[in-house]
Amino acid sequence: MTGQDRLGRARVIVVGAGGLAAPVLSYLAAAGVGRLTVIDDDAVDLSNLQRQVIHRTEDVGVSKVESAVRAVHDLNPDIEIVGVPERLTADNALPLFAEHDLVVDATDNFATRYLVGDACVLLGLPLVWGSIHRFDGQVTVWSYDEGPCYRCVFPQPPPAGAVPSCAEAGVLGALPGVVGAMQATEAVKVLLRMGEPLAGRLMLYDALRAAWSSVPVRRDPECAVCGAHPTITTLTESAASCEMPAAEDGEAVPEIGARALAGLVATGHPPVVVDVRTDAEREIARLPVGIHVPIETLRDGTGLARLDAVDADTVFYCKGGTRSAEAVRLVRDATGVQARSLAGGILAWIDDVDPTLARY
Ligand SMILES: Nc1ncnc2c1ncn2[C@@H]1O[C@H](COP(=O)(O)OP(=O)(O)OP(=O)(O)O)[C@@H](O)[C@H]1O
Repeated sequence: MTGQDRLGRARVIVVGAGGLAAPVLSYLAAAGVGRLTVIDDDAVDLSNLQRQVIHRTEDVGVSKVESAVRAVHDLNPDIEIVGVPERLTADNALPLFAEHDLVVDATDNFATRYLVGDACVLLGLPLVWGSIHRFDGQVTVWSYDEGPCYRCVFPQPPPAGAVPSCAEAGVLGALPGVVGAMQATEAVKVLLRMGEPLAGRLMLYDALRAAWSSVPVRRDPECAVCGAHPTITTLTESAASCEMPAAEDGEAVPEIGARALAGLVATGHPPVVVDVRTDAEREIARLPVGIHVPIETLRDGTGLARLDAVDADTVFYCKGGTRSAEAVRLVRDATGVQARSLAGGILAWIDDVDPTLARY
């Protein structure tokens, strides 16, 4: 009863209402956590249902927060569920978090992760954190007791475009279920001060090998936010530190617009067009012309042999334009030929040229 009372008085904010949030919200609601707040600015997309199992087919198009609030309320009408249909930013994070005992990060991008991590340090709140990518998951509790904060271990975000999103790289649908359930478990342990919460240990889950492992993570005395001489003392400074530089050597490359490329294709003598995306992405949608040379094979050099015909007219494309710009730079560095990147990637082609292709 003591523990149940404690849960009933607890206030938890979950950032994001997607794949990780689905089990987190469900289990915390079922456990009787007295007040749950969920913040997200997105709407449910059909492609989300593969892993964001708190939402239903009839919720497609509806705000994720509205759908999540409904699901939580259906599960446990005795708790308070507050939906905030907004994006978490440097302006609203502190006042929102301050009303809670614990924060759960269930988001999918680095800018938000640093914002959430820094806000928790500034407010002295524990942060239950999870992340997923393809077949791998990570989970830990930051800024709890004497454990490290997110920035102690990951001082800077990776360069923009260096890490593909779940939509680009894919993610096994049940994986956020595993990692999110672990986050919910840690949240309950922290709220009840029970057992040994995952502070100071980063758990790694490899779904393909069905293996869990953990690495110790330590506090950095020089940490920019929780160290002895912090250089980040406000969320404005936090956000500024996350204006992520483009990927290494990320200067602009020559581009061609989707309509201009479509004009060249229509002449019947198009330039060499190179798709640098994954096989899975090509199965969803592809341009009507061109060859396939995945970006990984350009990074490791094995794909360069397939680019004999590359010249200044050649056009590389990917989903949104980041990987294709990297491809142009890689090919230029390896061969001296300066090709072009399709501005806005296949998404721009779908918008401007062929809306019948599937978006993803
Ligand atoms: N700053 C933020 N404020 C509020 N919600 C955020 C913020 N950053 C990310 N999110 C939300 O976190 C959730 C993360 O969910 P998830 O990773 O399952 O995928 P998704 O973004 O819906 O996926 P997809 O890339 O396939 O569209 C999303 O609903 C997203 O809108």
